[in-house]
Amino acid sequence: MTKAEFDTAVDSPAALPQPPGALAPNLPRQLSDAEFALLAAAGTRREVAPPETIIRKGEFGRTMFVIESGRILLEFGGELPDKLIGPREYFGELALFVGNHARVASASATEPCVLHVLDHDAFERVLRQSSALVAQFMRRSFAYLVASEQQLIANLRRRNEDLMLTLDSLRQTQDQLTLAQRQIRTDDLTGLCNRRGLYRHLERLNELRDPERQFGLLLVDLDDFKQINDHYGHLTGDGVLRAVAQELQAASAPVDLPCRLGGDEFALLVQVRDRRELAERAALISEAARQLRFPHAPRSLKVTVSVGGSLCRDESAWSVWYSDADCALYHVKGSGGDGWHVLP
Ligand SMILES: Nc1nc2c(ncn2[C@@H]2O[C@H](COP(=O)(O)OP(=O)(O)OP(=O)(O)O)[C@@H](O)[C@H]2O)c(=O)[nH]1
Repeated sequence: MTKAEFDTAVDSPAALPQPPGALAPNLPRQLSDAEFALLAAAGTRREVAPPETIIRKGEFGRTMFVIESGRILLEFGGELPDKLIGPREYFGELALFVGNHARVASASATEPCVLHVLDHDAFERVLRQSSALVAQFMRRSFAYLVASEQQLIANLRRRNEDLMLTLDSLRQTQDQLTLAQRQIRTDDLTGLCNRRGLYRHLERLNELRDPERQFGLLLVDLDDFKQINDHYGHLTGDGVLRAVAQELQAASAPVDLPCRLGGDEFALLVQVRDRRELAERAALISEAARQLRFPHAPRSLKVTVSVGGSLCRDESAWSVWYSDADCALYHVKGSGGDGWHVLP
């Protein structure tokens, strides 16, 4: 057979048996009578008893096997399914087609088998002897291998898509979780951190600490807020709480934590250089509240707050910090509110 004849036999689509789905399982792997007779006669007969392993995956070989009788188990490993093949089928053909080739599967006998082993020389002989028949056999084998590859690629692509979908839904779950976590630490009305968020923040204080500064706590409580609610209505009261929250936010540095402890009570945990800086912050908040104006409420609405503060000693617990600042706040309330006091 000339090279041109061989190429035509291998490449011509007309010469190919047209498999229904063009996928590997539909392609005939069994040899025709003529192919079997030719290949079996050219090979060396070998009897194999179970559970003998005939070839091992990964080892290099140059022989192909044609099964006359018995069954052979092909194990591809990974996630590829094993395959049981029987009479008139063959395996190891790639070693003949591409020369010294690492086996892609292990093959072992599951029952007594008779095989015909073809090495490179034997194959060259049959190729010369019956080139058209061998070309037909090779063409079918190549088509089968290509279809197997295509199926493998399709499976991998599908698995990849499944993985991407799983990843996507994991990412969404993660986002939802982060959002839910943020929501349970946030006060709905003002958007500030709530008491739960403050406690979470306290657990991480050491990571957040600026070594040049110390912690200070300011407690901010609206004056006569009940009366504001009673005179101007709850909605206006809500607006007042939101406005005070904004002022606290504006008075905070990025490392500080403004929060609403509940009702009309707020806290601002700050990092300051000294008591003077903490006092300045308290005065700023007090003045900002006094300056608040509400265009949609009667002009008579005036908002004032009482601010009590204290520097926080590292060795003390939160309860001590809170009680010190509360003591200062009590002092302001006792003096009629609308002012600030920071413990010396
Ligand atoms: N509008 C509104 N009012 C609230 C909210 N939470 C609590 N309150 C009201 O806030 C008021 C707080 O009243 P008090 O604790 O007596 O405080 P106060 O009237 O400011 O009195 P002093 O602190 O002594 O000046 C109560 O009337 C609560 O009903 C809220 O989310 N929105």
